[in-house]
Amino acid sequence: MTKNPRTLYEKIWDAHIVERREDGSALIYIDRHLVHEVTSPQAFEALRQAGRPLRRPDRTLAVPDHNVPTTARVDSEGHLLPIADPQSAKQLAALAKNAPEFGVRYISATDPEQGIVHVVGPEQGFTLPGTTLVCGDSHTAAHGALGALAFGIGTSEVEHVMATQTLILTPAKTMEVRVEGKLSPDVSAKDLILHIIHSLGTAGGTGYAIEYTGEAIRNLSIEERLTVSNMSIEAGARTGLIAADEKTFAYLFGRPMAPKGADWEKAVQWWKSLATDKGAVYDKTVIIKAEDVQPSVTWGTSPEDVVPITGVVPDPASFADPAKQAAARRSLEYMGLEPGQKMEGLAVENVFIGSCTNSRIEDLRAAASVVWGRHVADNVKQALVVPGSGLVKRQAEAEGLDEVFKAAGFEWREPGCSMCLAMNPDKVPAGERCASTSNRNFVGRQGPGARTHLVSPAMAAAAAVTGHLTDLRHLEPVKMGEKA
Ligand SMILES: CC(C)[C@H](C(=O)O)[C@@H](O)C(=O)O
Ligand code: SF4
Repeated sequence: MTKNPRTLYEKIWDAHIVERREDGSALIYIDRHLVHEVTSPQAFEALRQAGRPLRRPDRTLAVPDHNVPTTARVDSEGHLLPIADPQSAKQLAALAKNAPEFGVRYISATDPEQGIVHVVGPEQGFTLPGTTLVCGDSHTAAHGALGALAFGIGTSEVEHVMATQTLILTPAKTMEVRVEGKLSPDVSAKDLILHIIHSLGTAGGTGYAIEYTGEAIRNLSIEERLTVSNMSIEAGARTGLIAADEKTFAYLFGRPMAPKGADWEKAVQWWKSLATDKGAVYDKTVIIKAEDVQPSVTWGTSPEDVVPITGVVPDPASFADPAKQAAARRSLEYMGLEPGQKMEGLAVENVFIGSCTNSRIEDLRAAASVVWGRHVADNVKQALVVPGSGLVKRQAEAEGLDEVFKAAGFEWREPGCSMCLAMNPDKVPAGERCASTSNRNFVGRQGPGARTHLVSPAMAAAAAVTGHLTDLRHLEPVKMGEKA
C-alpha cells in the first residue's frame, strides 16, 4: 500500500497520536519534557495538592537557568552563596526541592552540566530526532534543529504533561522556509534567521510549524541550525524543524542520554525515514535567497525590525500599515534613534554574548576570533561572555578562549540566561545601548529602559572592540605579533 507523501511534521505528529478527537484535535504523546525554575513551581505544586505522581520522571529533565547568578555561586569553602532577589531565590529553591521529590533528574546550579535548558537538552542527547519535546518556555523551538517536534507550552500544560505525559493539540499548518543557494562567509546563522524574521514578520509564522529546508540550511552545522530554529518563535511559529541528517547523527552519537549500541542503529533507521517525502505538500512555502543575507542588526523593539549593518534607521512614514507606522515611531523614541540615522557607528555601552540563541562553543569561537589581539573600547562599560552551559564553558577554557576574552577586557561568567532577559543581576542600565546576541529586543527586556540591538556573536565582538555597531567586514586586520 502506498501512503500519501507526508512532511516531517506530519510524520512525527502521526507517530504520536494517542487518540484522535472529533474536533480535529488529538491527544499527543510527549516524549521529552524539559523543566526550568520559572514555569514549573505551580505545576509541581498542583501535582502535590492532587496527590499525583509525575507520570514519566525518566523522560523529564530539570535545570535552573533564568535566575541563576553568573558570578561565583559558591564561596571559597564550597558553600552556596545566597541569592539576593527573593523571587529568584524562591523559584530556584522550589526547583531544587521539587525535582528530586518527584524523581526527576535535576542538574543543580553547581553541577558542571548546568546551563540554559535549550543548550543542555541537545548537549546531553536528551533532545532526539522524531521526538515530541516540550518545555514551559517559548524558545523550545530550538530543539527542532535536531528534527524534534519541539514547542513551548504554558504552565497549565506543564502540569498536564507532568501528570499524563500527553497534551491535547490541534495540528499546525505547515510552512516550508527554503533557503536556496549559499551564505556568504561573512554572514552567520544569526544573520540568516534575523533576515527570515524580517521577511516573514513577527506574525508570519503564527499557526504554522516551520520546516527549514534548502542548500543553505543543509550546509549549516548543528549549532548553527539551533540558532535558526531557536528564533522561529520570533516569527510567530511555535515549531521550527530541520530534518535530521548525517550531521545530526554525528552530533548526537555518544552523547550521555542518546541511545547506545543496537538501539542507536535502530533509532538512526527510524530518524532517516522521517524526512519529508518527495511530493509532500506544505500549506505554504517561502523562498529565501541566501545571497541576500547580510550582516544584520535590529533597530527597533521587535525582532522583525532588521536592517543590514550598512543600512539606516527606517522612516516610520515608509511603512504602509498605519499600525506599523505608530509602532515604529514608538520604537524610535524608546531606542533614541532618528529616521535615516546610520546603524554603523552607533555607540554601545554594553555587549552581551550569550543566550540560548548564541552561547555554544562555535558562537564563542566566532566572537573570540574577532576579539583576538584587540581590546574592549573605553566607552563600553559592560562586556559579558556567558557560556550556554558548564560544558561549553569548560570546552572554551580548554581552547583558551576565556583568556582571549579576559585579556581583551571581557567578563567571563558562569552559565545561564543572564542579560538575555535580566531576571538575574545582569542588566543593561536605562537609556544605554547593548549589542546583544540574544533573541528579543522588546521594551525593557534587558532591564528597564534598556536599548537592545540584536546581532551575531562576531558582530557583538566587533561592537565591543570598536565601541559602536560595526560592520565586521570593516575591521582592520590584526597582524601577527601586534597582539595587544
Ligand atoms: C521565562 C520564560 C517563560 C520565557 C519564555 O517563555 O521564553 C523566557 O525564557 C524568555 O525568553 O522570554
Ligand atoms: S536564554 Fe533568553 S531566550 Fe533563552 S530561555 Fe533563557 S531567557 Fe529565554
